[in-house]
Amino acid sequence: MLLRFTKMHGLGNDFVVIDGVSQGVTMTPELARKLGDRRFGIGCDQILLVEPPTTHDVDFRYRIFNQDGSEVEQCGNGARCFAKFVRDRHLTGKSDIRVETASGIITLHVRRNNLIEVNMGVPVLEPEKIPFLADHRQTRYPIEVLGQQLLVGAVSMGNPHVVLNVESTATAPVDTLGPALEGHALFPNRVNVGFMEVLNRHEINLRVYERGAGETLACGTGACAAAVAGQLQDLIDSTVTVNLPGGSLEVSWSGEGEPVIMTGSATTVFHGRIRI
Ligand SMILES: N[C@@H](CCC[C@H](N)C(=O)O)C(=O)O
Repeated sequence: MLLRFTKMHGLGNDFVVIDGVSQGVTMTPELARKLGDRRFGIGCDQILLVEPPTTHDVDFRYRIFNQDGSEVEQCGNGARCFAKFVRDRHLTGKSDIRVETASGIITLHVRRNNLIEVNMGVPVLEPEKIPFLADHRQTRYPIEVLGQQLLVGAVSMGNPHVVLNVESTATAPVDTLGPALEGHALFPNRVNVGFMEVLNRHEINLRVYERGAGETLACGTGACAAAVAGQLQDLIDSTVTVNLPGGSLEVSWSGEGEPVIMTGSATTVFHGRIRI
């Protein structure tokens, strides 16, 4: 079978996006790994599969697979690319789109300037729901990794994140602490690892070592998790610019019980077909 796909990115976090509405696709971990392989396949950080909805009150179902084949709950940069994809491919004409993900329904708004605003939902802070093995909720948790005692924030944006405060993202030990924390025994489903440098109350730098993909040029849910973790420590205000290696996002959070709003761009690179 020849599978039609579109290569897209959100600030360099790159995706193979597949229209599963007008072509039949059965995604498996093996197929996701093949598509994601940068040498033997197309190459991407995540594979996004757009499907018809399974309930009446949403427009689409959107599934996310990491490069390592694991299916995951949420992807912020992917959500913006999903919105651009369904409009560009004429799967919808709406500028407000509701979509089912594995972690619930999110809503997206495509602005006139083509930036996409995503309501990423209410962050989850209870350890057992992240999931994170801790006795009780704290702003920062002590954790031992590679012989060091660290303090980390823990947040779920549908998918699990830890956030470390660092002096400088340029020198942060992303390559060593990233994989060590990703597979840490206290995170039963593994975890995405953010390294946050607070520049001032309105701006942070961030690098993210993603679960199932390694360090990426940007992580949308990571940006949201860092904004939440930074605000809970009273280091930043409710709206921040998050500078990632691939570009910047704006993230707003009005506090406990409120949803996180993320705004940024989405870019199409090319369309193709691959025999599977
Ligand atoms: N790149 C994404 C997150 C993709 C999923 C993540 N690696 C996970 O395993 O949870 C984003 O932009 O949010």
